[in-house]
Amino acid sequence: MSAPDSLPDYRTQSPEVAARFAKIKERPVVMEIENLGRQFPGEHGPVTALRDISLQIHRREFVCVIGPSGCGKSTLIRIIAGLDDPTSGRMLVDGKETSGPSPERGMVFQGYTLFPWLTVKKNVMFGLEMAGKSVSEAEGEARQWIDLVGLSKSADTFPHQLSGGMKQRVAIARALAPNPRVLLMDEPFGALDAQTRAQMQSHLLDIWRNVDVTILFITHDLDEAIFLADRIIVLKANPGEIQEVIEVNVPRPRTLGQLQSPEFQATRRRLDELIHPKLHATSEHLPIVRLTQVGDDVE
Ligand SMILES: Nc1ncnc2c1ncn2[C@@H]1O[C@H](COP(=O)(O)OP(=O)(O)OP(=O)(O)O)[C@@H](O)[C@H]1O
Repeated sequence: MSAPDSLPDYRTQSPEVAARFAKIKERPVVMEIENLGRQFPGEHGPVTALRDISLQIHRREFVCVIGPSGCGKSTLIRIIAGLDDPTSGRMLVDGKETSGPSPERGMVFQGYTLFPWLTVKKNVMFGLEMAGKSVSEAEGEARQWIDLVGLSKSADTFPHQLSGGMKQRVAIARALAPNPRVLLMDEPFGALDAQTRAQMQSHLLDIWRNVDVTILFITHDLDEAIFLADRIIVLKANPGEIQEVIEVNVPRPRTLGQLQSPEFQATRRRLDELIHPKLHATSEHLPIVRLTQVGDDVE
């Protein structure tokens, strides 16, 4: 690994990466967010969870949103999913203003949200049948999605028989089955152990390569954001605003070996500066609440 001082500027792009971004920008805009704001009533007056968020996401782009706790990540994805309304601004998908949830926006949450009484196959078929497809049509399509996420052998098992990673693969298959334009993912791997999480990240990139879908992915994890994203939207808190948009200069296809590359480390350092600027200062000022007896010290 390079010494931190020898890291390149996180904005420097190789010709290959620059060409990739030029291509992305030529693609149509799938999702557009215009001056979005959300206020909540608070004890001491209104809380501005989001202020003036504007963003354009191109077809098949992979965008991660990251930021400190309370910066409005969940509020943003809930509004985009149509589960909450903004207090100002608007959102368009394929140029049309959205209101409320719609099959064009699929969602995967951190908690396991599969129907426990349905098999893997029936879980994936659910949205297709709701959309009016016949059972045989839904079954045929569900099989393809189950194959895509590598669960062909588990199609007839129930969620409780699956590991956490497998459940999230089913959740991804279920969200993708109705062919959404945008896949919204709210910390989908947050409850997984580190090894499964790394496997799922690679797996998600494989799926994304093979499906015409645009992904908006929320995470707390800096490495996860760099590993997955084309662009990272960094939010700040109080009020929740866009602090910086980073075009990730790590080439694709991404591999775990790149985690130590100078480009990866340079982006990581920048994210750290943006997200944890006062970490040390804050910890120095934490109040000390002693719950052990005097003299019972561990050091
Ligand atoms: N229903 C609500 N009523 C009042 N305030 C809310 C509500 N939902 C969110 N907020 C406030 O809006 C701000 C943003 O919250 P939000 O949960 O979107 O942040 P977040 O970035 O997802 O946080 P975390 O990373 O901790 O989950 C916070 O100050 C929060 O207290």
